[in-house]
Amino acid sequence: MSQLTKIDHPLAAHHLCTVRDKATPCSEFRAAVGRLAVLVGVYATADLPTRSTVIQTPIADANCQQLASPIGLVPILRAGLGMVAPLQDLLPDATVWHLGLYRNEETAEPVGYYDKLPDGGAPHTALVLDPMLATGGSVEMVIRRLKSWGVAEIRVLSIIAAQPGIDRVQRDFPDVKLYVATVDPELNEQSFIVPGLGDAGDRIFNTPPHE
Ligand SMILES: O=P(O)(O)OC[C@H]1O[C@H](OP(=O)(O)OP(=O)(O)O)[C@H](O)[C@@H]1O
Ligand SMILES: O=c1cc[nH]c(=O)[nH]1
Ligand SMILES: [Mg+2]
Repeated sequence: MSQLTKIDHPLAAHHLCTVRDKATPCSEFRAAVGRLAVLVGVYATADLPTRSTVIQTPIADANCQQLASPIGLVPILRAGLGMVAPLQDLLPDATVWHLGLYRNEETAEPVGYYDKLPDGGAPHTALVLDPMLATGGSVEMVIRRLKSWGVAEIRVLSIIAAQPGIDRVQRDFPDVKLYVATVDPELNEQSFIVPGLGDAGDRIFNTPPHE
C-alpha cells in the first residue's frame, strides 16, 4: 500500500475553511489554494535527497546541502494550475510539465486533451499537482503516463482527497506517495467530493459550472 501523508497543521485547517466556504470569492479562493499548496508542498519535499556542497560566503567556506535530483512539477489542467506558482516558489529550478484532462460529466471517467511530454528527458521525481482527488481516475491516468515516460519517483499533492480515490491509488500504485491537506469520506452521485469544495477548476478560474 502506498504511503499517505495527511498534513497536520493549524494553518492548513484554517485555509481549508476558506476553500470549503461557498461564499469565498474567486480571488480569495485562489490565494487559499496557493497557501495550502505551499503547506502540502513542504511535507511532500521533506525527505528529498540532498548532496553536500561547499559554498563560499563573504566570510568563509560553508558546508551546505543542495537537492540531488531533478524535480518536475506536473499540474493536471485546469485546477492543478492553481498549485504551480506556489510550488515554483519552493522549487525554483523545477521543470513544469502540463497534462490536460477533464472528467466526462456522465461517467466521471478522465478524458485526456493535452500531452506534449517529449520522448525521454523525464525528471527523476515528479510532483503531480491537483487540488482534488475524487474517484482517482485522473491521477491514475497521469501516473500511468509518467511511468511510461520514465519517471522513477511519483508523488501526488492534493488539497482534498476522497477516501475512495485514495484507496484506488494505494491499491494500484503501492510505490506512489500521496500528500493531502485533508481526507473527505465519500463522493456523491456525480462523483463530487462530499463535503469537498465544489468544482476547483471553476472556482479558481471564475468560470460558471459545466464550461
Ligand atoms: O479523481 P477524479 O474523479 O478523476 O476527479 C478529480 C479531477 O476532477 C477535476 O478536474 P475536472 O474534470 O473538473 O477539470 P478542470 O480542472 O478543468 O475543472 C479535478 O481537478 C481533478 O483533475
Ligand atoms: O469534488 C470534486 C470532484 C472532482 N473535481 C472537483 O473539482 N471537485
Ligand atoms: Mg473542474
